Amino acid sequence: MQLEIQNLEVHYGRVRVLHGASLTLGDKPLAVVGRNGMGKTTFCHGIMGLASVTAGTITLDGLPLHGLAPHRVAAHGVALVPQGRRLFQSLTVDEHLKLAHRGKGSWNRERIYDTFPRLAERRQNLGAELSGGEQQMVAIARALLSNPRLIIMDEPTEGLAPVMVEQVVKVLQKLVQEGNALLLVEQNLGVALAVADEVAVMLNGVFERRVTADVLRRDPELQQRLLGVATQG
Ligand SMILES: Nc1ncnc2c1ncn2[C@@H]1O[C@H](COP(=O)(O)OP(=O)(O)OP(=O)(O)O)[C@@H](O)[C@H]1O
Repeated sequence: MQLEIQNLEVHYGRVRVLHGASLTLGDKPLAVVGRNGMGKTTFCHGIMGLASVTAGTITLDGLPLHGLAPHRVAAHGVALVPQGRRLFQSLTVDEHLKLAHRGKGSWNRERIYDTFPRLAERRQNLGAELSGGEQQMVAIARALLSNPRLIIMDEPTEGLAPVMVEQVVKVLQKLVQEGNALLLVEQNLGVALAVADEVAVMLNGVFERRVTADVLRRDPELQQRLLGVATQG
């Protein structure tokens, strides 16, 4: 899998939010970090066809994705786990998974329940009855069931209790070990460093810097400078 994004621009009305964002991604997991409002969600939406791209190119293994409708981008093998999870309140876990299953590949409900034992226990519970962490597991499972070539996750640990953050991190690490291509948007630098090999820093609608997780992990001063936060310990 090779995703290449060049000089991406996205406007909301007359306001330009992405100012020529460029990024390449192969099979190694990459995290996108940056302070609030820098354009991370807009970047995800631009790739998925959910925000209209006014300039620049996006290709997946050489095939252009820019200008395609979201369902066409999904059909090319890109899955988004959206910020805020977006489950149906009145559908059960099992119903969510049934709806999401498509495409050829090894992800089916059985494999999901093996990977997420908690979801197997909660399979008859409604979306509204799940904890934030369980909802996030369903949102991730739903993306996997489309058997994607690339998964984009927008702040999967946002608003979760620390114990649930740890569980989500374990799931993401497992997905990476199994060879799934992952673009992870994260405000939580500890999570980004625990999952990704490299980190791209978004500042005011462009990628300002790309560093290896190792370099960033060992340099609290750089963390502070790029993000205004430092990981603890
Ligand atoms: N639908 C929209 N219409 C107009 N402006 C928007 C829209 N969505 C986002 N914006 C603006 O675009 C900018 C970038 O927002 P975006 O959500 O992409 O940032 P972000 O880095 O993901 O931030 P956060 O971490 O807070 O979600 C912000 O100034 C935001 O207010």
